[in-house]
Amino acid sequence: MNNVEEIKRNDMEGQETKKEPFWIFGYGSLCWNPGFEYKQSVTGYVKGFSRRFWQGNTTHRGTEGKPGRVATLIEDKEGITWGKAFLVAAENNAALPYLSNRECQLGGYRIYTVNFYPKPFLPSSSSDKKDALLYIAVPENKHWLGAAPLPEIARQILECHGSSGPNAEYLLRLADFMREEIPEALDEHLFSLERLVRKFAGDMKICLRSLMGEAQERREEKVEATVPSNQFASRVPEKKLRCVNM
Ligand SMILES: N[C@@H](CCC(=O)N[C@@H](CS)C(=O)NCC(=O)O)C(=O)O
Repeated sequence: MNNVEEIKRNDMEGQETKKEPFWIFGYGSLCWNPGFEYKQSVTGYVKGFSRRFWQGNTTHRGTEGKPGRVATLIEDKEGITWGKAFLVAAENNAALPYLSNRECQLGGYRIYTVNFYPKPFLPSSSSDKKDALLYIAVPENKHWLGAAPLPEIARQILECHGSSGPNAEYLLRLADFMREEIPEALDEHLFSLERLVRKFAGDMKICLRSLMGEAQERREEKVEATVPSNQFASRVPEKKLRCVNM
């Protein structure tokens, strides 16, 4: 793959005992659930890639018999993928082993270095590119599912569930993250899938709120009273909860 460089296993030791703070770029569940400690985070993008729900998953969001679909990046010369980068302290020796298990062992992803472009806060602010680590699932990995008609992918996402929860939660929380934190970013693939999952859930009278399961309830307790929008049943605060078939 151009403009990224894979970090081979024997170089990982060097990565895991880094002496400098380092950036990790997320474009899927890492955006809303990094799972490791970090010093700061900033939204931004990587160039030369597009996000696709073409990676199968039999652990977090699916099972061996019913694999779910999670996000990966495919090479796309004109592509830009927005997400969030996390600055990890040099003395943090836990983040990379944690991600190696979550992403590589459990998910079939590999680790690469890439240029990350922070979203400029002010026109004048320096948005110089930064080196970042990121995890990409390439077509050669054993969980790869590849392209499929969007309605087929949406139905698969709506029907699958794994140890981390419903596959639909993964999609809806990523769409939520993009809308709330990077409203200017376009991602036709992501938002088309979201629209289809919501439509099929309505057609099948599936309550997305209950589909989110306990994990979502815990998250809602932390949501401020002034939830920006009750657009999603999954975001209706507990006390006003009603199941909305959308
Ligand atoms: N590497 C991508 C995708 C990572 C990802 O979504 N990995 C999945 C599958 S291995 C995961 O960790 N899922 C945890 C969850 O679904 O909550 C990212 O930077 O966010």
